[in-house]
Amino acid sequence: MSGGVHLQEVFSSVQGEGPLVGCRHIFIRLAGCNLKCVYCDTPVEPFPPLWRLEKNPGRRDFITLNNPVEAASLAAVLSDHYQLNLHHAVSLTGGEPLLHTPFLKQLLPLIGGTRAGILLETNGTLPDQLASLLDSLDIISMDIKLASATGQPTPWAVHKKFLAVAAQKQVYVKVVISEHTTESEIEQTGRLIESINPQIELILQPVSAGGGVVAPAVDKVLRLQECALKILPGVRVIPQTHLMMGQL
Ligand SMILES: C[S@@+](CC[C@H](N)C(=O)[O-])C[C@H]1O[C@@H](n2cnc3c(N)ncnc32)[C@H](O)[C@@H]1O
Ligand SMILES: Nc1nc2[nH]cc(C(=O)O)c2c(=O)[nH]1
Ligand code: SF4
Ligand SMILES: [Mg+2]
Repeated sequence: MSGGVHLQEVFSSVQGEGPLVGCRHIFIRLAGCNLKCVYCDTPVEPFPPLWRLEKNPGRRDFITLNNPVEAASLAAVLSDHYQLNLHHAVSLTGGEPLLHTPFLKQLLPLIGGTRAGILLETNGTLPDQLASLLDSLDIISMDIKLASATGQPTPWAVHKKFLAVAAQKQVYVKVVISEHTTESEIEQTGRLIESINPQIELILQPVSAGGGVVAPAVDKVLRLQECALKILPGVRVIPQTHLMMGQL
């Protein structure tokens, strides 16, 4: 038994990031993270006493519930409140969901009925935890964390190990880029992906400004995309689209 987990929130919305934008997802946002990206739009304490559930999608009619939550009760909350069969996937996000693999191993077999299964949104730094959960996952959205954007050194070796494991499943890579991101960082990202499987798609996600972080200029974004396209066949620029619609 994992003894339950601390959540931040659960809601149903359209996927706002990456190649699945627009597809309907249920988001389970777990608390706690092993990184501190300066641009993070969801920083939170690791053990919040309460979490919120949006009862009716888009209505902001939150109910507040106590942490920690057991796997069986979270699975029941999902099936009681949402029509799982109308959703593309259940997204595990955070924080860093792979900090909670014992809990997720209990939870994921209890969640069924979506069209494509379980999507993991991860910072790509915990390869052993990913390996232990791989059988329960369907799609992996892996970030590569560039120092120019996060303010922390890029963990290249760990990212490479992580992507080698993730490549056993459907996977794409997202990279948040800022005004400081360099062509050499993007080239190194392209080479890393190429070394595992050049068919893996790379998404450049311009940072959404806030908290002093500045979005990259348009010409810079296009130059960085060209740089990646010299190495990989599939490179898209997709900003966070849910923000444009005021969606969660
Ligand atoms: C909040 S994180 C949670 C999952 C995991 N910890 C990670 O970083 O991938 C979800 C996604 O939001 C992205 N993100 C967070 N803040 C952002 C911002 N200000 N602009 C653009 N993307 C952002 C992250 O890079 C990540 O791809
Ligand atoms: N609509 C919407 N799409 C998302 N895709 C990834 C998100 C995340 O925070 O992980 C996210 C989010 O917070 N909202
Ligand atoms: S890894 Fe994800 S949740 Fe953690 S600080 Fe960075 S963006 Fe935020
Ligand atoms: Mg988000």
